Amino acid sequence: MEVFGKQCKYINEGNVHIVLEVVGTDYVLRLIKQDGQQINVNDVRDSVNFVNLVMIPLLNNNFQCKEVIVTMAEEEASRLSHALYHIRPTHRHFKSILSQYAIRAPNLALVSPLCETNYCVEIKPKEGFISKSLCAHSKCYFCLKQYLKVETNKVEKHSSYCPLDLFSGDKYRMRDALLHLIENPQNNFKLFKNGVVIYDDKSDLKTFHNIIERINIFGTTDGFLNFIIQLLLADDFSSDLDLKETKASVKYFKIQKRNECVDDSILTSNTFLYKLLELQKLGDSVNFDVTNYLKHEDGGYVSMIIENAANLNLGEAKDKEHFFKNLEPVHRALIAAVARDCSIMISFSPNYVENIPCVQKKEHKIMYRVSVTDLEPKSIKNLVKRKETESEMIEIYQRYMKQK
Ligand SMILES: O=P(O)(O)O[C@@H]1[C@@H](OP(=O)(O)O)[C@H](OP(=O)(O)O)[C@H](O)[C@H](OP(=O)(O)O)[C@H]1OP(=O)(O)O
Ligand SMILES: Nc1ncnc2c1ncn2[C@@H]1O[C@H](COP(=O)(O)OP(=O)(O)OP(=O)(O)O)[C@@H](O)[C@H]1O
Repeated sequence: MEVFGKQCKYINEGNVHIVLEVVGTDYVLRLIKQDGQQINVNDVRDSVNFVNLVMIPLLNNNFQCKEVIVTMAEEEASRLSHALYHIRPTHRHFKSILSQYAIRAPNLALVSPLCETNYCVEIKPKEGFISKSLCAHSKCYFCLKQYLKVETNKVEKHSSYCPLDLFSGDKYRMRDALLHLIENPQNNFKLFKNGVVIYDDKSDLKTFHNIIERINIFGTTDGFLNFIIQLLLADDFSSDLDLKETKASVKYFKIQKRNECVDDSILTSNTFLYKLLELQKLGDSVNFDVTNYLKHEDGGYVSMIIENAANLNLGEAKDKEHFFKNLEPVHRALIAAVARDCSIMISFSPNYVENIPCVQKKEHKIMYRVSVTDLEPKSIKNLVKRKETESEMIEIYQRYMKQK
């Protein structure tokens, strides 16, 4: 399949974007599905600016390359939509019309096209705390949503993953969270090799351990988990790191099964996960009536947020604080919604390439890159949907608890 005369390969998609690798380059095209609404170029421009000037700096990922808009002829967008149809998963077919505007973004599944073999772990961690609205149930949004997903056959089996374990900062709980993601990946965990998914919710667990052993740098799954945890707890993704081994006695440590989500994170403020959690929590302490804002459509809120960020360095604590203080409650909630639904991409390679940070594991150097994708702004309607989803899942959960 060719776009702009370049060979492209389907990588994956979500509800809003279809992502194509542009073969032989270090970038992807994020095609925008426009079913139901005409996408206008100013909205795409705002969206790209929001990612580049607000979300990436807030996550201190300043070295992450910026997104740019590209424009296709309408016929090209329509040709592409047809060419992709049979490659795409059927449950995503209900949205197939593509906008002529697309986003060119770095290919985050690769450390570098110069590496012979590139791997990438994708984690969609979801909300790492119990929001006020759910406190009464002592359950987090992800864990409660599992009841809704099972009831509506969106997933076959309840996941034992709890985002609060991943965001706990406690290495044993983080290990447990990752193991549960690997056991039942749903749409929250994937492993790529050279841009192709080699482990996801359709795979057999045994293949995962075999893949890790074959990669031949981690030894066992345990070594691999240590590597991921260390990166999630790092504060700076531009330097070399030494992989600290965890004692063998904690191998496959399992926390006792409990019915409540444990919200007692010990993350320190310099870690990447802390910064993500801080953004997710932005919307929780604010009180406003979402329906008031719905009347004005989305009212150019994205450009207002971008204006608020002008002349600030959002990677600096003081500027960040100033920025947060001046945001309207609804804008805080919208930034939080993006942070709650983004994906962390951890790419790594055993192949040495100069000027790329590495993790030293005994005699091995593992090149790495940590970045975040799916940072495009959400619509105000998503905040309304969240409230509706909460009511639905609580009802199903309460029914389930009564029957128990
Ligand atoms: O909030 P949720 O849990 O319903 O998250 C939606 C995701 O569901 P899931 O992660 O499977 O629970 C949902 O993921 P899937 O399409 O189910 O893979 C989307 O990410 C959706 O975002 P958008 O509205 O399309 O921009 C997400 O919606 P918003 O976060 O934008 O509300
Ligand atoms: N820059 C990138 N480089 C490589 N792969 C990517 C990149 N961005 C996204 N992907 C892959 O494509 C998938 C879909 O992208 P993304 O999550 O951004 O879509 P979306 O439609 O915005 O998602 P959602 O359903 O959460 O709204 C991701 O899960 C990831 O596997």
